[in-house]
Amino acid sequence: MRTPTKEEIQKYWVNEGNKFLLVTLYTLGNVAAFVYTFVHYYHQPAFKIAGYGVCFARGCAQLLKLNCALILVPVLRNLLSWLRGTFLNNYVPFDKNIVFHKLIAWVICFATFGHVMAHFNNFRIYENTLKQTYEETLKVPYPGLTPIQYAFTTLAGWTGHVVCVVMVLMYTSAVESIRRPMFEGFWYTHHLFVVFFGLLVVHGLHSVLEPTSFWKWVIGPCGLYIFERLIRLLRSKKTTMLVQARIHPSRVIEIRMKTERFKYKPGQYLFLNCPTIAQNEWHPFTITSAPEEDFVSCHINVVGNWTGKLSTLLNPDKKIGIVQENVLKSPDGKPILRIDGPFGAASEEVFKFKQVILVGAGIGVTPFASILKHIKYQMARTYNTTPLIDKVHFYWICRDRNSFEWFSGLIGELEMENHNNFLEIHPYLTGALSAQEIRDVMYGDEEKDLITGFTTPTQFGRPKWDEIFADHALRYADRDVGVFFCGPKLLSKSLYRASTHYTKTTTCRFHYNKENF
Ligand SMILES: Cc1cc2nc3c(=O)[nH]c(=O)nc-3n(C[C@H](O)[C@H](O)[C@H](O)COP(=O)(O)OP(=O)(O)OC[C@H]3O[C@@H](n4cnc5c(N)ncnc54)[C@H](O)[C@@H]3O)c2cc1C
Ligand code: HEM
Repeated sequence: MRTPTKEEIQKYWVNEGNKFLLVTLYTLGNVAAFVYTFVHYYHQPAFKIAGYGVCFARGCAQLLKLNCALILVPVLRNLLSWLRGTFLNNYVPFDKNIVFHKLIAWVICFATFGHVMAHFNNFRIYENTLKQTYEETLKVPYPGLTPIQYAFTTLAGWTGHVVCVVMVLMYTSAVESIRRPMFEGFWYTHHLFVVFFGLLVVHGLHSVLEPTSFWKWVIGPCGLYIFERLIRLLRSKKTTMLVQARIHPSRVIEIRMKTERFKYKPGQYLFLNCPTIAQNEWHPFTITSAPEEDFVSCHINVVGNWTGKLSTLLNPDKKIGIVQENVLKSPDGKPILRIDGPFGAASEEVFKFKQVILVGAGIGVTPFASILKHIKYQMARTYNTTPLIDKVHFYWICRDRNSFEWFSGLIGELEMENHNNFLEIHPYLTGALSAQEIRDVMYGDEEKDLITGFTTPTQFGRPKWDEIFADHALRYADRDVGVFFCGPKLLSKSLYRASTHYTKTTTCRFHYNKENF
């Protein structure tokens, strides 16, 4: 195998560099923690009795301490949102927080398995060790227990088993195939993490080998997590007014709200709670208004239980258009809505680039609405000065014609104003048209596209990413282009592949960023 050239490494670094750096540091940290503890116990008296079993059990315990300290960090949303604004954003892939959370969780799972297996082996050895040898070596009284008694009657034994049961519940409910269809079940079961941490704090209290130190590792992250929850609680107390609720076609509700002290950046998201529907359920939605506007808006696709109930609450008569105005309380007297946020997301990074490709599929168009509005306001303000972004290529992919209505007003306006031709719009319709729609398209007014109302014609079918990227690579040779996607996972994979492929094979550097709902 040949060594990669400097240029190849640089190209690889564009999309993988930060992830590579983080995973390397994380792996080295884990290897160091395990090896250090393993070698340490190799030189301890306990090794004379239990041999490598004790080294392995303690090495895995050290991995557990390190990873339990780390696992909360990627879910500290407020901390991460704040860190995004610092220099660390150049080195840490903050958008991969949940992937990292899962990676740590799986390391915890494997370390637990190793730890438990090693201890069962040790219990068997302790049972067969002579009382005198045990007491002389370890300088503690010989417990004289059978492996089963070690496993279930000692503090470490029973807490360890309960932790394993808790983990089985947490892990099985967290796998994608269960989490997606049963999100609430996952959410409540996941909060068993409190029991998980609580039991691990007491797990090693009676250890004969060394005083327990688990609490020292997790006290910091747990403190930060409690602080995070307090911030969420305080924020949820703020009064929020529903200024307007508008029902769009294709089951989308646009809500405009006003709340106290709410500063956000384009591309960020918030959590919404409706106490009438569920007191403790918070759902994430991207902010679709721009910071310059005097309201905060979200576009909500009605897909399931909570969004369905919200739709019924706001629109009992199933009308289209404006259905609510200036509402503070639900009919049951509870606040109509509560907001927590804002939180940082991948789309925030758009303003790092002068040339950007935005790809919004279905409701995934929401982050770009805020970004495009913000650019519009900025352009109006800095008309003759340096623009925020030189060129935006906006690919808007919808399955049905109605979905274009969500933001057609905004995009149409931007298309008309289009200072310095900064915006290129590429609407794509991937679903089939009805017979009437086909007639409209064939015999309609040629000035404006009949599907979207824009001057740019709608293309039918899926975008041909290879042709599109090859074209952009030529146009932006030697430059950095930000590619931002929000939508389904499958499409994300094609875009990621195109971004890395054309970065590798041309002189243009496509920086890929994605958000999945
Ligand atoms: C960062 C982010 C931004 C989002 N922005 C938008 C947006 O602008 N517009 C929009 O229509 N949708 C958005 N979503 C998706 C939206 O949160 C879900 O569609 C909504 O929570 C569904 O709830 P439900 O009970 O009606 O549906 P369910 O049928 O219960 O859930 C449908 C799917 O939504 C997800 N989901 C459900 N509840 C939650 C929750 N409490 N927290 C996180 N995910 C959940 C799960 O993946 C689930 O499979 C966003 C999601 C995320 C993570
Ligand atoms: C012992 C192991 C684990 C612990 C202690 C743990 C802990 C947590 C905590 C504290 C949260 C944040 C809850 C909140 O404040 O909102 C969280 C969120 C989450 N966890 Fe875990 N977790 C563990 C394992 C896993 C596993 C195995 C998976 C998936 C395979 C997983 C996936 C998730 C996801 C998807 C979220 C939601 C994050 C978000 O949307 O904000 N976790 N976890």
